[in-house]
Amino acid sequence: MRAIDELSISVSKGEDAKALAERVTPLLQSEANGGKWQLTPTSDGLTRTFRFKTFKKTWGFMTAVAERCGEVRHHPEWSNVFTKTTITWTTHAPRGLSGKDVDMAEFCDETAREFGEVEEGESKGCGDFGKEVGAGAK
Ligand SMILES: C[C@H](O)[C@H](O)[C@H]1CNC2=NC(N)=NC(=O)C2=N1
Repeated sequence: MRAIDELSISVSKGEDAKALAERVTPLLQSEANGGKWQLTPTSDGLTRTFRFKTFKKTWGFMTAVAERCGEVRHHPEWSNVFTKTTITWTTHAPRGLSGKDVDMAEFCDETAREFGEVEEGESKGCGDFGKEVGAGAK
């Protein structure tokens, strides 16, 4: 792994660090960039949360991402609860951020748009779900 000074990214061995930094910058969450990804605390991955209005849209998005993963042989670290999906892209061998991670982050952004991504609060959260089936139910 090599750290790039300007962005402090830990880059997977064999990658062009400067070219990667240029691709990562617009994806990052900052006033200047408007991206939605954040570097992981260890600076070797990109992470962000996606929300959809329904679970059906959520699993449609996850299925589309999973299909692409099979094609490009690159796999996410991800978790899902109902309509919220959090994805981290990092390369395990050689450890660090790689072009494949950036490809997949871009693919996720595009695919989320196609599946009607919504902002936090517009999707059915577990809180809503709990109210419907839990607190109010007899
Ligand atoms: C042989 C196979 O292509 C490799 O093991 C791939 C599979 N998917 C992978 N996914 C991720 N995220 N990192 C890897 O290093 C990786 N390696």
